[in-house]
Amino acid sequence: MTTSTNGKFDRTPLIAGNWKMNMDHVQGITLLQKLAWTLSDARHDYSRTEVAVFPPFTDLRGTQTLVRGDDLKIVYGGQDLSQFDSGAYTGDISGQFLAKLGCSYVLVGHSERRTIHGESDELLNAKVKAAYRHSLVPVLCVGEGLEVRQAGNHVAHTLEQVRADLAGLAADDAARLVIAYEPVWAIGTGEVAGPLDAQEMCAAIRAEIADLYDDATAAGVRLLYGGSVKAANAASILKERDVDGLLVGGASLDAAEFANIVRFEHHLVTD
Ligand SMILES: O=C(CO)COP(=O)(O)O
Repeated sequence: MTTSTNGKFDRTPLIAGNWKMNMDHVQGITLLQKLAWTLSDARHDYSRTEVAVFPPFTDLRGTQTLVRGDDLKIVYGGQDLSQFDSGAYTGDISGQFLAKLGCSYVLVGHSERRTIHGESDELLNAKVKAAYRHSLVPVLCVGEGLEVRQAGNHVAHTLEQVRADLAGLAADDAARLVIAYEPVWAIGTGEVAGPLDAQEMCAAIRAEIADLYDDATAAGVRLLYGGSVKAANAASILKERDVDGLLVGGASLDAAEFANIVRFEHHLVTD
């Protein structure tokens, strides 16, 4: 388990930016440079809050070069990976290639992959395992659509995804996992789940991990919230006990806004 020096946090908070299909490799470098400068000006302490970006595949080589060249503390990952390691899989990207480009993380099962690309839990389970084969930490995305939420089945639905996507995963791998709760109805809609919604789900996921494995494993897993996060709502969500970080879409494309989210601690009201 990672430990944090932050007051409420037992785990080092992770603020992650998912650029989705935005930013070509030239724009991506400019954005990353701006983010690094802004955080450096603000003397951001990366050991207190980890910062990750998920650029498109075509930006990853440039990202690696910049991170290495400037010795940046920002870490990065791919937005998806193949369940296979190599072979005749046109258009797919192996976890091995991501690892070679210095990726630490990989998104698995983002709702846009589940819906637009029809990715099943069986496939996502294979992708989670592929990530670990290449020493990448999966950021497994789970969450319900609007109809499921309105029917009140959101917790059962999301836990079902967690169980299916983690089936057969060893406890020491599970302990390093990151799970992002991203209610589909809150993604890109401006509709943000309330802090208590985020806490309810993150607590349920942690309890499920404890059931599947044990308390120590559950205590190590970092749980993020994603869906219309902005600097203005970040701190209130992160105040919740089981929320260990944020997965940010649109707002991560603006270096100043994203840096403000990363610096959420400065907006935390200490009580
Ligand atoms: O899908 C998301 C991050 O993976 C959330 O996107 P938005 O922050 O744009 O709502």
